[in-house]
Amino acid sequence: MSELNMELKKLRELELKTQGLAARIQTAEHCEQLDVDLVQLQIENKKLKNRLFILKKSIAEESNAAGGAPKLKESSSITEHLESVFGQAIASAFPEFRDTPVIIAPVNSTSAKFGDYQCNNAMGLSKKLKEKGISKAPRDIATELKGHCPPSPLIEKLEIAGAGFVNVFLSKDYAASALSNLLRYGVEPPEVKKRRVLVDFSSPNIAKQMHVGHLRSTIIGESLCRLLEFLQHDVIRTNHLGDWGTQFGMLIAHLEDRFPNYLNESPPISDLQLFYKESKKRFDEDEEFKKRAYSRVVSLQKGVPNSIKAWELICNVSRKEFQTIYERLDISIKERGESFYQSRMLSVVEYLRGKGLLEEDEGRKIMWPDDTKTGIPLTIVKSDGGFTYDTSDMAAIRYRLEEELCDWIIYVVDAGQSTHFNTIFKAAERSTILNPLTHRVDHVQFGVVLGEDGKKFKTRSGDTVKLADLLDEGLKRSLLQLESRGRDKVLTPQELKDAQESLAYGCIKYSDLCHNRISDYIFSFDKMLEDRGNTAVYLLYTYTRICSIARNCGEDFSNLPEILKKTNIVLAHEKEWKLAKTLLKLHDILIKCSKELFLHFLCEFCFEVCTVFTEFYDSCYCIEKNKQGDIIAVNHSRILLCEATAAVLRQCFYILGLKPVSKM
Ligand SMILES: NC(=[NH2+])NCCC[C@H](N)C(=O)O
Repeated sequence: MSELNMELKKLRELELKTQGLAARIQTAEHCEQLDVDLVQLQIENKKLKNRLFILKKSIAEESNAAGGAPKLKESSSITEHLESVFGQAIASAFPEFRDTPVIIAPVNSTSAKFGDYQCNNAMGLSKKLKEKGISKAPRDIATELKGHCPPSPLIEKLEIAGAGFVNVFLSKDYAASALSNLLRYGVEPPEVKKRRVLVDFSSPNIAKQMHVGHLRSTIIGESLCRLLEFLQHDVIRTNHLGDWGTQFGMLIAHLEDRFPNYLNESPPISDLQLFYKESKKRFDEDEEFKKRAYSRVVSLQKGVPNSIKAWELICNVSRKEFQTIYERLDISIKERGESFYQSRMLSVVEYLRGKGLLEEDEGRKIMWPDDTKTGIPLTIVKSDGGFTYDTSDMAAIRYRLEEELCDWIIYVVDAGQSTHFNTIFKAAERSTILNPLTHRVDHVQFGVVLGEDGKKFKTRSGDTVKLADLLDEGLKRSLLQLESRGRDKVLTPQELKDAQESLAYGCIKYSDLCHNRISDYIFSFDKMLEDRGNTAVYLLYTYTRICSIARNCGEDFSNLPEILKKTNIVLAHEKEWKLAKTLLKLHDILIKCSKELFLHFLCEFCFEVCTVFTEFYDSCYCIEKNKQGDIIAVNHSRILLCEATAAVLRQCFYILGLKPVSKM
């Protein structure tokens, strides 16, 4: 118990520190020159908040362990909580089936009489009993399960229905207190087992166009990182840049000819793709040049300083282009390109050779993914002794699992590469680099981007679309959208610019994330800028509207903990109750997204929150006005519900990369 006291003391100190920081941030927000300090403070504050959260949890766990009924964790999701309740019920009513997976499903019926969630295990248990010669009707089993459920603060009542369902009615007291906590402490993540996860995303290639496929990888990858970080995983964001390979021989040779002074003066290459084309042409037509290009590949791999310098100069041209895209879209990622693995490619080849896994094949060294030797083998060493994309991915997976000590790797790469990744995963397992019992690897694949004509996404003249141009087009279109609603007349120039960027980048990201990523998707500015339906525009508008309710109610709602001392959240009206239950699904959704690595579930959830909120707002007054338009009554509990909705949406928007603005 003394340990608990110490923790409590630490907790109080942290809480004070956090409050102090929050106050400093508030005052700092008014002075621009404090920008750097402010960012530093915000980072500190975030760290402290996380620490606080972890401490609070361990204290809660300790007090549970110290005695009393097994408390179900505040921050676990409703589904997981019910799984543990019914898991305990199954274990005590039918001990021989204690390992049966618990089946909990949300009830989608609009009729309140079916409750909110359902346990569907009785039918399966009845079958299992029958196999053992015991005949028991599912309804009777359901009744027994009901009798064995431990008491839970989440459950108002349980009812048996139909063939043998146990319907769960959530408790309003629980919901009201969960929402108060949400307002008091902010949206907290659900409990999950922490992992060290590397997300390999974006990964464009030097001297080649960063295309819409890379854009998809960038958008999906960034959001997955944000989701996993919110769930408190240790996330490593990695840009597996295509910065190595034989094409650099001809690029270096061409650089030497075009800019002989390159060692002293940075070459003004404005169009690297053109430069690439020129060098390729010479490579194909000029034997002398070709020879020199090959020799430059060798000197680059050996690390000859001049070649390294030339290679760096070329990489920097692309790097700058990529960086402007990342900045515009708010992407943070750390570069660890293919070149990083040069020495590790040498050693992985030795490693595979040592295990007897390499085979000769017409001068190449190949490796089969498994002992059946079917499918497509990896080419580990080419006949000229060079390495391939396969070699670098084998070296990279080994580095990530053995040196970076990740236990989860996610590759966000187009569906066209699924054979490649399946083969890499199998080969890594065969060579005991990967242990499927402790490591998880996922290829998060996605379909291609199509134009509005349903064909491959191209410009009108048939060229590939440059990403910078695409983002510019988005800015133009969203400005038109705002102007068409007369917003340019109401907003200040800065507000208009913020709204324009939020809309443009928000809709490009959201229209990508809101579809099942595996299918191809049609890129259409007209569709994504619609203000109805499941679009970023609709969500951002609704959010702005929700925020303005508290702002315009004539009272100060900025200090929520203070207000919560005087106001209880009331969930009496059917629509209040529906909104509360919708908001409390957040943890379930986040867990589902992270298990299956699909973000469209989160988009659908945001859309549901917005539509359910609108239903609530249409039938429950938050502010009452008289005929003259003066406020005569403010319903505090309902304003708190508005604020809780805004908080939930804000968290989801952050994960989805949407930047809400206060006016739009
Ligand atoms: N580890 C990896 N192979 N990551 C993905 C790399 C994607 C590759 N640079 C491409 O553009 O297709």
